[in-house]
Amino acid sequence: MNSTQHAVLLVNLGSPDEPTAPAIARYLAEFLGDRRVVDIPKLFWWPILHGIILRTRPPKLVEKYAAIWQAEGAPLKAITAAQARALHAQMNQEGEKGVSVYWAMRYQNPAVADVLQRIVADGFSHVRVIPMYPQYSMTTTATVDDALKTAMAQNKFSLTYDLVEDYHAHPAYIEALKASVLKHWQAHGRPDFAAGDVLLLSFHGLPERNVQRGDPYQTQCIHTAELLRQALGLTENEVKLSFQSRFGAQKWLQPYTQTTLERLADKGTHRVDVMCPGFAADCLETLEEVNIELREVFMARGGVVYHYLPCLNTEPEHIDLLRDLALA
Ligand SMILES: C=CC1=C(C)c2cc3[nH]c(cc4nc(cc5[nH]c(cc1n2)c(C)c5CCC(=O)O)C(CCC(=O)O)=C4C)c(C)c3C=C
Ligand SMILES: [Fe+2]
Ligand SMILES: [Fe+2]
Repeated sequence: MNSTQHAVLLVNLGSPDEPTAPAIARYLAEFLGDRRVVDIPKLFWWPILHGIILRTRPPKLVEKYAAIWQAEGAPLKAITAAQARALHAQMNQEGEKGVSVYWAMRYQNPAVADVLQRIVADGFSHVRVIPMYPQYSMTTTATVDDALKTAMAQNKFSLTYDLVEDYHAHPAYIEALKASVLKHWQAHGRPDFAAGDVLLLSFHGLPERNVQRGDPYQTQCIHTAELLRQALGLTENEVKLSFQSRFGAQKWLQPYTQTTLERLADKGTHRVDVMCPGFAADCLETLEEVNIELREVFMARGGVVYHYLPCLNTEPEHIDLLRDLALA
């Protein structure tokens, strides 16, 4: 019986089960059908989602997912699994035995309800949940809480949980981001900031309307960026913040990453180092959008050097941070 021991659950957004149009449609139907993600009355949104988006978007995404697919599946899932293994190993060293680390995806598989079932079957009575979103948003973090509550109510699990709301300003998070930048510069050389090179921090976007309704996401992104800039000892001209992955017709948070890269290239910026601090693991939005599509945008516009810095993934400093979050 493990009832006095600790279970930790890492939850990230989720990916399609396979890079095919039907699997992508199932994924988008679940994700974009969540009222927290798209807050438009069902009467209006359902015909658009099922009549237009789920017919037109999956075929376009097949090629993009195929370009980044790994032997173990979608990168987001493969990396989350590896993070759970690394955290488990780190937390079961001498003197800390008995911490079990699980992982789940908010949309598609492995589903939160199924993993909770396993946690209960393994004898745990409490689980600490870490949504893998450094910055809180009602469209991400809050949906993890929804999934936990729904699963608990439907299955009558005798399990309690607590949830890490955000870690956008956690010193170990800022330290891990800083270490990642320094490691990159050690391997590839430091940008020539005096000549106008830039470190661009690109966060996933959000409709402006969500922020107007009180979502703290934008404020937390700005705070993270500022703390990292200070930790690196850089000036405000050397570090820029932008928002990527816009979806749909609404106005999203600005400046957009694409516009920022175009403006930088137009200004004659030679090199840009792009990092995505809001993503705990590499995924479609980083490996494809940032590392492939946006690279092409910058280079086609006259940029010369484009570096993409990988997400924190299984970096030791990231696992140290997760350990802090698991124990706090
Ligand atoms: C209204 C739509 C969307 C909101 C709001 C949104 C917020 C949001 N998303 C992430 C993290 C990820 N999003 C990913 C993919 C993705 N996001 C949307 C839409 C919204 N996101 C779509 C439609 C997709 C699928 C791809 C596409 O169609 O363009 C992913 C990657 C998933 C993968 O399989 O690799 C992540 C991660 C955050 C952090 C966030 C709010 C701040
Ligand atoms: Fe998204
Ligand atoms: Fe803050």
